[in-house]
Amino acid sequence: MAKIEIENVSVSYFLRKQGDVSKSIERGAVGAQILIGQRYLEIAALRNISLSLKDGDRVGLIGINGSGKSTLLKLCAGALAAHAGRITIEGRVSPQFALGSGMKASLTGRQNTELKCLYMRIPQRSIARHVEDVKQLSGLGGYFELPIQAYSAGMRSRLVMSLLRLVRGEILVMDEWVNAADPSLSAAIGGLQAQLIERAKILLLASHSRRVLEEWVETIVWLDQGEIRVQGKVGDVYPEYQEWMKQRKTVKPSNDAAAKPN
Ligand SMILES: Nc1ncnc2c1ncn2[C@@H]1O[C@H](COP(=O)(O)OP(=O)(O)OP(=O)(O)O)[C@@H](O)[C@H]1O
Repeated sequence: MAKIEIENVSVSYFLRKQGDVSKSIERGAVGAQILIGQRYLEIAALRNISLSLKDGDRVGLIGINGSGKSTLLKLCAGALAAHAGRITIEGRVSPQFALGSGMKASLTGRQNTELKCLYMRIPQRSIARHVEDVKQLSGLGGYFELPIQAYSAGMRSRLVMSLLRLVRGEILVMDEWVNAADPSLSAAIGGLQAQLIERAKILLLASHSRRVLEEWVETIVWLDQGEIRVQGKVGDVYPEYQEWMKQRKTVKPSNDAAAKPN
């Protein structure tokens, strides 16, 4: 039995104030509210969120840039603490969004994968097998034994995507759909993602893609400036979201930006 119970949770990021920002900070089209304190700026990324997920729930997160989707995923993965409210998680969480984080440029693909195994608490006796799996899926061949600072951008993303092999758990927390540039890898990764989703007891998936959401989730939570704006069935909420997006004013370039260079 898996569950996530979020009760009146708020999360803020604090930044040290530099100079007199009180006049220069204006409300933009994206992002959470910025509150100006005496010494710190507070970005109110999640405000008073309550959400209850149980076995069998397949939930999508939508919202414009900076609306709080990743923050909510991190919270559910235990990577962030709530500043207010309460969160209870029962079951093992697999945070797929964090796969590429913490990689060390001076270590080889193999060493980085071994570290990931330890971080993901894979039992010592099965690490060698998992590392071989990742190597095979990545198609990196000899490059797997070189420091990743020698990788091209595409090679790096191959390694990161192949780390999906290590993901397991009852609660699957995913950010944007992984899309490999190489179609053969894309197919393999897509297949793996589908398997993981089918096995998961709870899925929480942030995506901007209607196709992905319609395929994998049943309900949607629409976040706006860190608050839940609407929650309901994909077929009801997504069209409302699209209509809202259309109604929002398009950001016009300022005269300066539109001016031709001399
Ligand atoms: N490490 C951080 N430090 C300070 N502010 C942060 C940090 N991470 C996120 N924020 C702020 O928190 C708010 C929510 O960000 P978050 O990344 O959760 O949004 P998102 O909905 O996932 O956005 P996107 O669709 O652009 O990925 C934004 O206003 C962002 O500027």
